[in-house]
This record gives sequence, C-alpha cells and structure tokens, in this order.
Amino acid sequence: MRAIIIGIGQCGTKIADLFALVDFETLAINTSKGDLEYLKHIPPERRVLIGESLTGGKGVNANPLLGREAMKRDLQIVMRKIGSIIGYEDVDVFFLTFGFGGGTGAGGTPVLAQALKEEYPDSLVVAIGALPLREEGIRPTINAAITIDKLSKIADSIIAIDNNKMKESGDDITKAYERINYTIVERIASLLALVDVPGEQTLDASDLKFVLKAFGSFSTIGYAKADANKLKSLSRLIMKSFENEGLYLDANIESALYGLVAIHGPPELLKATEIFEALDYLTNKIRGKQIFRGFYPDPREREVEVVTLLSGIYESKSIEEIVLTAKRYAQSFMRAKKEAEAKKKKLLSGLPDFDDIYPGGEE
Ligand SMILES: Nc1nc2c(ncn2[C@@H]2O[C@H](COP(=O)(O)OP(=O)(O)OP(=O)(O)O)[C@@H](O)[C@H]2O)c(=O)[nH]1
Repeated sequence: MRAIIIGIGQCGTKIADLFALVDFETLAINTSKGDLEYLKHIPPERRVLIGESLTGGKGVNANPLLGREAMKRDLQIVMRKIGSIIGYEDVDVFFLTFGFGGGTGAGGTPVLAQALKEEYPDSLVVAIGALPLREEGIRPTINAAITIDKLSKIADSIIAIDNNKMKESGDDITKAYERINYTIVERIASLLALVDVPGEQTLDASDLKFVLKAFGSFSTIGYAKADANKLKSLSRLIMKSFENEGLYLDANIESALYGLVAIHGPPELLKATEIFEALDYLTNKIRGKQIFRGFYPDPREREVEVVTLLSGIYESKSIEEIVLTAKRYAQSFMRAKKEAEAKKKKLLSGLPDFDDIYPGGEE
C-alpha cells in the first residue's frame, strides 16, 4: 500500500510534518515561506512555495481566491515535484491535508485534487481537512462550505475533522491544534500501518481503496484503545470506536455505506465471539451493510487498539451546520448588497451631467 501525504497551507503542512515524523512519504505546499521554514520533519527539498509572484511568500490571509490562483500559477512545478517523488511505482492514495477555513488550503486543495485525478486516474484522492472553530467567525465558515462543495465533486472521500468536537474546553489553541493533529495522524497512521500486514484476517490495499472510493462523500475514523490487563469487554471497546465520542466528526453513522475495522492486540484477547458480536452490530447499523475486517494478533502487544473507518456518510451535523450557516450568510449578504445597490441607484438617479449645468467649452 503506497500513500503519499500532501499538506497544503499552514494547518495541512503541520499535519503532513507529523506524518513525515512517522516515516510517510510527504510533500509540503504553502504560499507562506515562513510557515514552510518552520516545519521540522519534511526535508527542505520536499517543500514547495507557491504563488510567490502573487504574495511575495507572505501567505494569502484567508483569501481562497488568492490560494486558488497561487496553486494554478505554480501547478506545473507542484506536479513535476510529485512526479519525481512517485517515480515508477504506483500510488494507491494521495491524502491531501489542509484547513478548510484558511486561504491557501481552501483555495488550493481543489485545484491540486483535480490535477491529481487527471494525471493519476488509478490513484485515489482523499481530502483530510480540519473544519473551522465556531468562534473564528463567518469567513472561515464560508471558505469551508464552498471548499466542501468543490471537493465533493472531485475527491473520492472527504475525511473532515471537526476542530469544535476535538477541542477540549479550556485548551489553549496552539496546544489544542497540536493535540488534534497528533490524534489525526495517530489514527490514520495506525490504520495504514495495518494494511497489507499479515494477520489472522488481513486488510489489503484494495479493501481500503474500496471503502475510500465513496463518490466524494464524507468519511470518519474512529478509534479506541485499552490496556490489555484492564480490558473488560472487547466487543464494548470495538463499539466505543464508532460511538460518537470515538469519532472526530458529528456524523450519523447509520447513513454510512461502508466500514472497515482493524483490531490489533495480544492473541488471547482477540476473541472471535466478541469481535463478531460487535461487527454484526455495526453491519446491521450502517445503511450499506458492508464491513471489511482485519484482526492482527500480536503476542508482543500490551494494548488492544481498534481503528474504524466509516465512509459514504451523507449526514453530518458538523458539515450541515457549516453549510447552512454559510448559505444563510451568503443569502443575507447578497440581499443587503442588492438593497444597497438599489438605494444607491435611487439616490443618484435624476442627477444631470456636467454639460447640463455648465456652459459648453466650445463657445
Ligand atoms: N486541526 C488543526 N486545525 C488548524 C491548524 N491550524 C489552523 N487550523 C484551522 O485551519 C484554518 C486555517 O487554515 P490555515 O492552514 O491556517 O490557512 P492556510 O491554508 O495556510 O491559508 P492562509 O493562512 O490564509 O494563507 C482555521 O479554520 C483553523 O481552525 C492546526 O494545526 N490543526
């Protein structure tokens, strides 16, 4: 299974940087030179500054029009860089990490996603984006809603992470982002690490690709972990991984089409009856009724870890709130603009031109 992680913008490159720390192939793309320099683990030759002629390397200040233009202008450089990383071996999935609320990520990601789909039609393009916090105001919400709409027509899946759900009250924002990013990478890396690994029942790259090829709908990844000597019920732990508190998006999992569950832990604890009890429950719960499963008994392991990927989700409160707020705002903004234009027109109508008032200059 070959995955390439491409971070776009500040949030996206910080997340990609953590993936680099755990040895994934990564690329960082940003309009801000300073933010690119700040990365710790992605090597300098895997960092691409875009839109320098547009922004002077200073970022786009949450303006997705500039983010889009920056990516368009330097798309050839970006695609050449991606081509040089790929070489001759196929890529199964491109994961694009970004923040939905900013300018570089929100504007640039759909442009890159489209180019990747055209150039690598056999690879999946999966967007992993952080949704803005409510307190950030209306602009990030609008950026997010419009980018969700665009990506839903291009990407195979959108793994949306709701910062509101993941932020704990009292968290300072930098710490909160660090923790959220770490959680995202831990979950996705744990899942990818189990694909193609020999186990009692193995998940392979084609299972994961099947689940992620979900028509531009939403996906979410759940997670639960317990100390082997403290585990009371494995089926309860598995169910916890796809209950609301285990997921990082408010989503109605009953609306999911596909699921994939990977369970890793000491062999004596991976009891088939308990696993099947939980997986039957999940299979009956989701609309698509298809669950892929992988069990990985590992005698060295002292923890039981469950990663659950649910895809084909069309009902999510987190997404609905953003889209409806953006739509309400856009409608009232356009109404206000129309009223202001009508007022201006009324106020200015009936004014003469200069030559109606002043004597002509040709006399
Ligand atoms: N989870 C998470 N979200 C983040 C992080 N940094 C920013 N965000 C969110 O992402 C959005 C801003 O995106 P950024 O990546 O900072 O912006 P950008 O794409 O670099 O675009 P510009 O800064 O406008 O050039 C906001 O809505 C934040 O809530 C982060 O490290 N982790």
